[in-house]
Amino acid sequence: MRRAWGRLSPFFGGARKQIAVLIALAVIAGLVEAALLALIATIAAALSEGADTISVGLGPWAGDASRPLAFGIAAGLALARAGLHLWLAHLPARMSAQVLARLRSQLFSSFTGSSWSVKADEREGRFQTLMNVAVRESAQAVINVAAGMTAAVMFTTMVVAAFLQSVVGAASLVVTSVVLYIALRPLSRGLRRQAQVLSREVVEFTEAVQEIVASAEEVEAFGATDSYRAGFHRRVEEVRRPHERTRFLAAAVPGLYQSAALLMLVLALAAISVSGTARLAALAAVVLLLIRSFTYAQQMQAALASLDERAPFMDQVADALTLYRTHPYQDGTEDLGSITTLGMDRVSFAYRPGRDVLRDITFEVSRGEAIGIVGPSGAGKSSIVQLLLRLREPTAGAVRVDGRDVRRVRREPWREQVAYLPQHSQLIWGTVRDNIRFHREWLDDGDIVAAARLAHVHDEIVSWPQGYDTVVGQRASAVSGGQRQRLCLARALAGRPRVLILDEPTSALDVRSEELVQASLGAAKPDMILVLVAHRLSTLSLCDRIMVVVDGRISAIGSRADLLEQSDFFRQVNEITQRAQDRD
Ligand SMILES: Nc1ncnc2c1ncn2[C@@H]1O[C@H](COP(=O)(O)OP(=O)(O)OP(=O)(O)O)[C@@H](O)[C@H]1O
Repeated sequence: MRRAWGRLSPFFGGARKQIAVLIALAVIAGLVEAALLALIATIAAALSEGADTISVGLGPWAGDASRPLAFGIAAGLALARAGLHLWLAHLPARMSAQVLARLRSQLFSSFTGSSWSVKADEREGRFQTLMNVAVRESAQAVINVAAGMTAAVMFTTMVVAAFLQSVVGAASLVVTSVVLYIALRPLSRGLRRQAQVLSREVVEFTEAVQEIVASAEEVEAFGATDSYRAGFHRRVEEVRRPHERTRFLAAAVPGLYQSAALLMLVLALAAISVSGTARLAALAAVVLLLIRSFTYAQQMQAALASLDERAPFMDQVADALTLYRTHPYQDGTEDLGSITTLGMDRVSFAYRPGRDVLRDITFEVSRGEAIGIVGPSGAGKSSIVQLLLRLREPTAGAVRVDGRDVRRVRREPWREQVAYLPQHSQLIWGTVRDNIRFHREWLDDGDIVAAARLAHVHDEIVSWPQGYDTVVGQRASAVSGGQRQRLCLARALAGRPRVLILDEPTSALDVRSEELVQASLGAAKPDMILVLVAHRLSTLSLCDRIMVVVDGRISAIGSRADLLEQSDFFRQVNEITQRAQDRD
């Protein structure tokens, strides 16, 4: 419990006052319930003896009352108990909802504020699982904590009340509880172990399902092979077994508690009967109090068991928050004017310490200029793009904007001026307009249409029945691959960027679409810096200079004619392209 509380306490934040109110309410509810139980027992005994006056109160604090008054007090106590229990149910629900909302906000802002290297290393689907499963379980754990605390307070109140009624009976109760706790500990530990296995498996299973959705098209094309199916069924089994054990233990432990507690109650009554000290009314009150206290002990145990089940999810949330917060993206402090030059100054870069994938890269591009980056697979082209986009930071040297180290510049104005079109651009679920605007509320409809015209996709959009209100999705069937790429190009152009970085923008396009995209880029070029990663020479027709990257270094840089003289790699690619064109 203490360990779980240690993990939970950072999430509670402003809930300390609510916890204090909860404990105070539980004490009052416990006293009301104990007084009510003692009164019920006393009324029952008085009725059986035919007495007209009834002793009202708890232990030594008792006075005589007439039958109607005693019934009235009992009814009042019952109503008060009902009200208090409603309040006791409402407080944890409110705390849990607050924790749910707070954790989601904290996770979202720390994730979005963390560096790209942390985000890029996350397995697909992990963040979704954290947000949906782990956060919900953690919020549920708050209810378990509250239920455990309430039950503990009520249990203590019942025990004290039982002591006031009969010392022998209450003493038997305390001994019983300790014995029970020790006897059932191995089962509780087993439950905790299984819960940990289950939570790990659940996260992995959810991530695997996420992957299936993400790669649905490939799976459809390749067919779900036997080993693919077997892998999935194995995962289903891996979740089934711990699920069964956890559910069994979670149900068995409280049930065992109950049976053992009833047995102990019989023994406690035997002890009272042997000591021969109790009056009928006191004996009846002790029995009622003992039964209720065992119920609360069982509730405490159930709350602990549920908390054990959920503790691993809380650990995951806490670990993720720590990871994201300890790796924030670095921001600069300086403002940025309209970008006129961008480049790298002796940049080296490594994903893993000591394993440089870029070495000593130096170049500069000016506004109105387009530079192409070519090189064999794995040479470092995408890594250069990631550094230019400030997704990662150089291990040596600097990315320079207008001569300044880009790290000194604030990210907000930087992002407004630098746009990116990845090789596999994604549409979001929403209208064509939403897709081009892409959460930039300052762009008006005129900007969106202008960008669509520039990307040569406007005419197609207006030919659709819903035009700019056509709904498209991530795997949008409404648009072709070429249209999707041009919609994403419109998205990139809509903010009128000063720098446009494109990772092989035409590789997935047919000749006509390629020509349209080339025309769009040609029209936009005079006002911006264009950086184009290219696998095909046709993409480079726009480029003033081409940079050949081989094994993490710039092996040559210059015009097409220069490179045909200087670069073996470029010559080879050129020859292959020529041969292919001759064949066609
Ligand atoms: N996230 C990463 N973690 C570790 N190493 C990486 C990571 N991404 C890329 N690399 C390595 O860095 C090197 C350069 O990769 P990069 O993706 O920049 O090459 P590329 O020229 O863009 O290749 P391609 O043309 O195949 O896309 C490769 O050796 C690659 O294995």
